[in-house]
Amino acid sequence: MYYYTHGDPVPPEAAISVRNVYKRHSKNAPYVLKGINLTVERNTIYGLLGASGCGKTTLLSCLVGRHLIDFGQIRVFIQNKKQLGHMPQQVALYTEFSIGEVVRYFGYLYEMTAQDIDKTYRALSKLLSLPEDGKVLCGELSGGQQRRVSLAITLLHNPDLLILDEPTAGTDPVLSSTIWNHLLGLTAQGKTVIVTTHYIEEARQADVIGLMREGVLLEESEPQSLLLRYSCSSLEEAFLYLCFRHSKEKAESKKNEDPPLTVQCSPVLHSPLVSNEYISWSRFKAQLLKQFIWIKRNLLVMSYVVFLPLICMYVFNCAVGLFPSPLRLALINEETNGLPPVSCSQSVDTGCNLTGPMSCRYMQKIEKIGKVELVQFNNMAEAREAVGHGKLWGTMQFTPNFTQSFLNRYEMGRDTEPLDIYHSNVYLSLDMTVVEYIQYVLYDHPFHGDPWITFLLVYLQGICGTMFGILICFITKQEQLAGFGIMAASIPIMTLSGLIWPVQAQPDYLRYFSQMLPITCSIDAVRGLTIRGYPFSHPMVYMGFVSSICWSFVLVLWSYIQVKRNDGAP
Ligand SMILES: Nc1ncnc2c1ncn2[C@@H]1O[C@H](COP(=O)(O)OP(=O)(O)OP(=O)(O)O)[C@@H](O)[C@H]1O
Repeated sequence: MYYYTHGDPVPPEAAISVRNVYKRHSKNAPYVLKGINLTVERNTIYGLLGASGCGKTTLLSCLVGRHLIDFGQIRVFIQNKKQLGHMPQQVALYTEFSIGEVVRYFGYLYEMTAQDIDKTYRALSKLLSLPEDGKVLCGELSGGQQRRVSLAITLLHNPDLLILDEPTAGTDPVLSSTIWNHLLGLTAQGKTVIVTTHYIEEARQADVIGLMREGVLLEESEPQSLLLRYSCSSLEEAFLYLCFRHSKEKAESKKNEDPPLTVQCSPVLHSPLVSNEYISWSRFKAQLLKQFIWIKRNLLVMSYVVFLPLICMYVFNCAVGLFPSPLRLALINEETNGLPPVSCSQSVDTGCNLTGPMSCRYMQKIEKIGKVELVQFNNMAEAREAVGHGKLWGTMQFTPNFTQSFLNRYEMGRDTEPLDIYHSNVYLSLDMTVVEYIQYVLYDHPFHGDPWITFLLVYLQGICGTMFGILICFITKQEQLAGFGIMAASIPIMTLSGLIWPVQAQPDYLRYFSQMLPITCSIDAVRGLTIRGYPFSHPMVYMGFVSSICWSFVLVLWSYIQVKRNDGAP
């Protein structure tokens, strides 16, 4: 067996070749990987060792395509993520899922059948000392058990390349030895394994080890050769020697750790797994299963998500915008031409005939609408008392000379006498305390437009809102901050977009601003569709669609840029 010195061409039998790789996590941060050169041959175990923070996880993330490198070249013999088994350092299990469910989910992602998943898991559960029935919730497992479940999932689909970040962390020596034996067995079957570990001595079983320190690969060699070369009895001793040597060299050279110009000018080659995507029915099925289990385990959150908007809509419609029905008013009709108050039980004339009091005609019209019930009172004092006791909503009063004064007013126009103006008015007063406290049960908002177009528009707005949420998550990165960010952005958007108060009532400078918000045009469009019955071809309606689509597109693009800036692969 021979080893490749830095800069050698990549031999065809290499499973992985890393050349002059530099990587930093943000623009002004120091390089975490500083000119890494590493070669992994096929059907071998490569043990990557190094102190905490030396860059092992970062290097593995670049190999699997989770991070992009700044300079250098990475070649990996597989092209498809289906051939990869990656066990990350941080376990990524859904804590509310049982072991069986989470194994099923990942198995489906890798396009396995339910039968194969169960069969393979049974074998792996024996190997890794996990419960065979898989009914325990992942959240109830210890850290070490969770890591073993994570390892089982990584091995589940029998991948060609295994990249394992500390698979033996938190396991006892017996289990750790079983895992190593299993990995050796896998290489005999043609698999390639890269494994990191903090337990340096267990790496003796690897075919080749790479020793890393401060982003630099100090040495890459067979364990036995390493011990012989430096006359050490243990790998720890050899590692210690190499660390001292590295510190000394560093102090002497005071080397600039930025990549040399030749490296900066060479083309960058990311891992081929970076942009490897595949969509399949099986993956779709896995996502459905995941959502279904999540809903099953989070019924409270789901009822909040589904029912809260319904309750809000119901309460809003009950409380705002309805005609109060039935509206009981106290009626004081003093129009009698000097006689006591009249009742209007006799039939009332119509048209231009004015033989009876006009107030009766007015009252009949109101009663015909059916929403107002008039209760006769002889005088205002009695009526006010009834209103005060909450029996009625308010009072309606006709003055004694209502008809005559109204006719005078009609005739005289602008020259009407003040007294006639006074007598020709209908005096209405409502008990506002009652209005404030009573909610109405029925509501019937008009809906004249096409319900399907309206549904589509609302759906598009839903997508737009989801994109907005995703963007905020990418910007803030922390769950709590994302929640605050979404709330902080939603309140001004909702208040300025005309959802609560019309845009037309805003000052000019705010009106222009509100037109640029993601939901303003769509709200207008929904109103146009529902209240006015506009077709899709009406500018008010199609502009709502244009706005929703453009905003969704902008938000997706923005999220993409943000992800790239966050140093992730797309
Ligand atoms: N996402 C990140 N953003 C910024 N810095 C990071 C990020 N991930 C890692 N680092 C930094 O990069 C350096 C290397 O981290 P890395 O996780 O690769 O080390 P490691 O060798 O795997 O350590 P350990 O063995 O403790 O897991 C550390 O200094 C760490 O702080």
